[in-house]
Amino acid sequence: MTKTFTTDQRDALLAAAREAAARAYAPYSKFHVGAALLMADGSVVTGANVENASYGLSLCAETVAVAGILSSGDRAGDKGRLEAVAVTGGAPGAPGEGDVVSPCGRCRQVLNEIAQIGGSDPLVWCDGRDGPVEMRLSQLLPYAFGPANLL
Ligand SMILES: O=c1ccn([C@H]2C[C@H](O)[C@@H](CO)O2)c(=O)[nH]1
Repeated sequence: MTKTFTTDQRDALLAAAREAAARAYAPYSKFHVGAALLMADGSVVTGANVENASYGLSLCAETVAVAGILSSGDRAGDKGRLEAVAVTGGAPGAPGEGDVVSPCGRCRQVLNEIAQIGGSDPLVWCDGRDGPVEMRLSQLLPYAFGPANLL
């Protein structure tokens, strides 16, 4: 079943992502990312990027959000499926400010984990100055390797 959403629902999820981005800990890149995940039960879980002085240990916003859901004990099967994702980000004043931000490769794989265990192919809205770009996770990560291969 493919769920559809109203523009208001999409914009509310993007607003939640923007609120999360304001809480980013990104003193090194100054690139503040927020992610908001909408579950089938209507709950929204957000995450922001959390950088580290080692740089390479930095955590992306989408990964923080997925870890929040799964580590809270709400496995996707209990809480409901992952229905939609909103991602926003940028560095204020940087040349690329307002460019579309889509999940990095690692985050696509992390999102695929929670999507597959709940049996969904979530919509992903990527914020940008000309309005959000909408894709399915399966378009961002075709032929995904995931729990379906192992469980
Ligand atoms: O999908 C992405 C891509 C990047 N970042 C973060 C990592 C780093 O803190 C900053 C610059 O790469 O943006 C995310 O949170 N999500």
